[in-house]
Amino acid sequence: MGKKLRLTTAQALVKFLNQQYIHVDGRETPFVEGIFTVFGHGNVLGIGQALEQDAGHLKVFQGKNEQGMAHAAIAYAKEKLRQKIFAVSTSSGPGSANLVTAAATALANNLPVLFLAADTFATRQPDPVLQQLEQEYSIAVTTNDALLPVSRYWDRVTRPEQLMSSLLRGFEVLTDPVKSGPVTICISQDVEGEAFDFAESFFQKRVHYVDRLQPSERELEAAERLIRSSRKPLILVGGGVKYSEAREELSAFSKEFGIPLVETQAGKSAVESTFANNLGGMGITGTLAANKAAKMADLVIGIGTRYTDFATSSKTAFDFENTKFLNINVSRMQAYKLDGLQVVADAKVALSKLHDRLRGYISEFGPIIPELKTEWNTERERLGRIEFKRSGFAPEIKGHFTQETMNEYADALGTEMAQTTALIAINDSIDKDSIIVSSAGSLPGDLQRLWTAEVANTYHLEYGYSCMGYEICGALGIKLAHPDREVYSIVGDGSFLMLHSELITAIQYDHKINILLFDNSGFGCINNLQMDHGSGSYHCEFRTKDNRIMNIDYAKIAEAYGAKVYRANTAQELKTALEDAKKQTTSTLIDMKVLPKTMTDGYDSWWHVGVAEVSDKESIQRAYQRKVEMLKKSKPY
Ligand SMILES: Cc1ncc(C[n+]2csc(CCOP(=O)(O)OP(=O)(O)O)c2C)c(N)n1
Ligand SMILES: O=C1C[C@@H](O)[C@H](O)[C@@H](O)C1=O
Ligand SMILES: [Mg+2]
Repeated sequence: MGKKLRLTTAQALVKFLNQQYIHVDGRETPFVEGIFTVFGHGNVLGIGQALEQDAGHLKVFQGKNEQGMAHAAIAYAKEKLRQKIFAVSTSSGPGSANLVTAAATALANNLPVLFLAADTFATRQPDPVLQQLEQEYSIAVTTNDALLPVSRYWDRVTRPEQLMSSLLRGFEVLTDPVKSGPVTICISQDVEGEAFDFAESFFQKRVHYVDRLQPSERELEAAERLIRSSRKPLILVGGGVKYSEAREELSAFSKEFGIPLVETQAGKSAVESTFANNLGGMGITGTLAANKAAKMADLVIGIGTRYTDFATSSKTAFDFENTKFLNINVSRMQAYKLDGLQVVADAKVALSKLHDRLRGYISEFGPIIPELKTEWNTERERLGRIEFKRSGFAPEIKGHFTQETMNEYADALGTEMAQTTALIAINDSIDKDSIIVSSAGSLPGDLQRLWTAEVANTYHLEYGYSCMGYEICGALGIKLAHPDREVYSIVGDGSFLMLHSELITAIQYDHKINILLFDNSGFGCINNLQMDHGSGSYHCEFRTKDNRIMNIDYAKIAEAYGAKVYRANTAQELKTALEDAKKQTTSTLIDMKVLPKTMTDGYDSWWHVGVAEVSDKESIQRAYQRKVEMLKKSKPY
């Protein structure tokens, strides 16, 4: 049966990772770029030994927190359009438990990442080994079972030879645009070091071909008919457009047929914001332009989108009585959404084939598109010039805080800067090809509305899971994918506190990231949510026991790690800091104190959240009634 190579399981694993290639549009490239590790007793002597002996082309990085390094890996794969990945190696027990949040983040976003989670002993000899859980109902259960529901593919390797079938199954999933997501392979810690005579053929170069999924003639005919019968079609641009690299086809299609584009968080910057037909983000965190266009549309062409509640304003964004849906998606499951006509195909191919068939068609949106765009640009300009006043100030989020409380914040944080003003100043100052990243809090909403991405693929939002802590760790992954570009992490104080571990990794390995920290001393957006729904301000502001607003010197924290830091509490200070930060070779952090309630509010949108049906507060009862009324107007499924 051919030549054998005597290797440990971990050595075989590393050798295999070095031989995986992906083939897309005639380009063939190595698929696994490297591996992040936090070593513990579960992996240091197995995978650690194998990497030390011969890592091959794999770049090895020491992470600081398993979730953090996994976020970096996920962000890397997203930037590489799922055509290159990092693996992540953890120890058993708490090390792998720390992966659960990151695995869910990858799963929600359909992003490939290989998790190599060490497991308890296959022999069970040192039972229980340190960090092993003991369940009375089963000795077979380990912490790694918690990764099963958050993995696209999950396996447990308890004998060396199982590695072969496990990896082949795993790489099929990692390289499939439809199934793409986290692949978790748990390897018993004793098995990592056990030797086996592996067939040499297993380590031959293996190419994973990703062919573009073609639409059928039937699908194209039906789609053509539907578009031709529509007067005002609208294209909802999802993340699938980016992965399909369909920017040119989409712009040409939109331009020729006069069809406006609106974007999801994942789809934003697939086509640059300055494109004449691009009306920007749609839905709960969308622009007025996009949300108005959505109401006018009689056909929504969803391309590479999952139609989440944010993109659809909890199924109230469209005129569901009269609007039809046409869904172009590689995933049949996604193409079924909202009872749409399904074109189960790659976006780039489907758009170019439909383009040929639709010649002569023109939508009736015509001058409405520039009108909506101009109206929104005027609003955006206003939001960029918000000035705080000590009396009579009406912030964007109205009716929550009194002027007295706003003044208290201004004094406690030593600032008068509004969040929208700061964000637009940043947008105006940084290089156009820089990449920004964010994921949770009030900033994603502001960004989806206000950020002008003049260069395609420069907007990186993790909003499938909206996981606090992704912002900074993700920035490292983006920098690894684009070492020649500036990367800016746009992050709230709450998210910074949740997780910023890989800032240290970025500093350690000289991969410069820039952190733009918006400190409003609290979980601002959740405070808005509770107060919008009739509750008081309850445990969302960062106040001490004696009710003082906390003012934390975040710059000092980052400085201690070795970052170059700035404090900026006016738009001018911010611009000066940004200019200086560009000149630095090390990572930077700009600590901005911003006033609460100065983020953007909703624009013709509604979010369905759980509200107490009975309560002792009239304001909550009113909020519940509002919800009941809104639900009457929403599509029920
Ligand atoms: C890991 C995680 N835990 C909890 C949440 C729920 N959550 C969403 S936003 C938020 C507060 C964010 O605060 P901050 O980062 O300061 O942003 P702000 O809203 O103040 O701009 C919380 C707790 C989440 N998205 N992710
Ligand atoms: O609950 C949430 C509210 C959203 O506004 C926020 O961006 C998100 O992070 C979240 O979890
Ligand atoms: Mg905050």
